[in-house]
Amino acid sequence: MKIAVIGTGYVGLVTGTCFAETGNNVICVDIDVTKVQKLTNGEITIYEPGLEKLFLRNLKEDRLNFTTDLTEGIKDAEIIFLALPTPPGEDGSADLKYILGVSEELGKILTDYKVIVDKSTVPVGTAAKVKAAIEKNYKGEFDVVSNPEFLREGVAVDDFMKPDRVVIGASSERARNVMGQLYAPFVRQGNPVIYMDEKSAELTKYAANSFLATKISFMNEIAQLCELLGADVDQVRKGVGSDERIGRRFLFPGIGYGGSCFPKDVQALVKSSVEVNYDFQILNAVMDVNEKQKLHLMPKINAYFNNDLKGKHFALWGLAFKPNTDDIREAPALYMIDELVKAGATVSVFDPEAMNNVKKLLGDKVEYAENQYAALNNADALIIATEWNEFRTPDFLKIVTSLKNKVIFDGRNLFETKAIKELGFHYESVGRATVN
Ligand SMILES: NC(=O)c1ccc[n+]([C@@H]2O[C@H](COP(=O)([O-])OP(=O)(O)OC[C@H]3O[C@@H](n4cnc5c(N)ncnc54)[C@H](O)[C@@H]3O)[C@@H](O)[C@H]2O)c1
Ligand SMILES: O=c1ccn([C@@H]2O[C@H](COP(=O)(O)OP(=O)(O)O[C@H]3O[C@H](CO)[C@@H](O)[C@H](O)[C@H]3O)[C@@H](O)[C@H]2O)c(=O)[nH]1
Repeated sequence: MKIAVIGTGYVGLVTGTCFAETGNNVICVDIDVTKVQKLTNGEITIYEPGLEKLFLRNLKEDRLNFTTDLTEGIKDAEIIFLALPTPPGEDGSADLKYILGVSEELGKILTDYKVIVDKSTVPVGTAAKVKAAIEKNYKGEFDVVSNPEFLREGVAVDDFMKPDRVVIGASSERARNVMGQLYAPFVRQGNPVIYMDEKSAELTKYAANSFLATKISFMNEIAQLCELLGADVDQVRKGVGSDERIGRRFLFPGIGYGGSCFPKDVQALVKSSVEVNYDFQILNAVMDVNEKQKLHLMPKINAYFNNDLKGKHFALWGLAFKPNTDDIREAPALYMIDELVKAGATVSVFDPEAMNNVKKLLGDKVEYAENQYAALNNADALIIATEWNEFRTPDFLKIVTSLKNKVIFDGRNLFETKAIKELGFHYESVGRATVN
């Protein structure tokens, strides 16, 4: 099939590449000229394991193309995906200016039937707004479908190619058939396509992200209780997660959820609720807990250094909001850096993939280490903010010889407390006893 994908950010690039990989002809459109140039020249613009190989193969086979010209991009397409940003507006609701702006543009250039698909995460009622925006200028036939995306950064290709489910919100039979045909290769892999109406599909996306965020905040509160009551959250997590009704996944406590989705989507669902006079109490608590959790290590660090961080120097491992991505949007590490610097400390940071993005954002606010061990030189303590695999089994001898004090504050519970105790560290983590 011929497909246009408007917006070539994270979701657009993965969507375009994966549909090309299943034999479709894809044109991706973006207003960012530099991005389009790079992609056209075979230079991938995001770090996502496994994506580059598929991207290069489909580019070479001419199934994947890029343009800045919307008219050219959609000309032959049967399906147009909108993979545009929906950032939080000033009041926390999803800002639809990109989606509705492009929809209006589409209305001016459509000439025949097409299926327009909302891939972006959008509030309930957006499909109808997109339809209205197109109809301002176009009186012909078209359908608008809600097809939310559930991929996770870091495992995006697998999530897209082998989705747990594909949600298609479409009341038109014609559009359902087109979408069904497009997703047929994914169904063959045994995953269901779930058809529903547009509003329900839009809400499914927010409900899924909000539920996962709730699981995380819930476990972070259990971790707080563990610290106060002397229990061990790792053991509690295993005990709780082995109940199939609860499940093992998304029960890891830490220094809060971040990224470009959970924070903004939970906030947007709360805002949508307020608009219909509903007080979504649980989600307000989920957000409050997460705000506090991002700085969970700070009181521990302050207490260890007698509330005087002035002149102290810290090594910080992990800047991306989670491993296997260079994405630093809403990364808990950034909030910690802010607090440390405000308190008069200096910070030497290292991340396997996110260094460039942090340099662009923070400039000389922090020092940038060549590798994880270089960050440790003369540091008063090591802080861990992201659970990259290379941090899980470090050379502890190097840590001991480089750090001024044998002190680790671990926001992701990477190490067994027993092993760390034998090495003689002062070690504080989340929801587990302090090792002295
Ligand atoms: N990142 C994720 O993991 C993820 C997963 C599922 C859903 N989502 C949702 O998908 C949507 C897109 O997210 P993203 O992370 O890919 O965003 P992004 O910011 O990475 O990319 C958006 C792209 O759209 C382009 N753009 C902006 N205005 C444009 C216009 N008028 N015409 C053409 N291109 C334009 C930008 O240049 C950018 O390349 C959001 O609603 C997000 O919530 C994101
Ligand atoms: O047990 C856990 C699991 C995750 N996290 C944190 O939660 C955040 C989000 O993680 P994850 O969900 O893996 O990453 P995203 O790439 O943001 O993916 C989420 O957001 C996407 C955008 O909407 C959805 O498509 C995905 O289904 C949804 O998982 C990160 O900060 C993680 O550190 C925890 O603290 N504990």
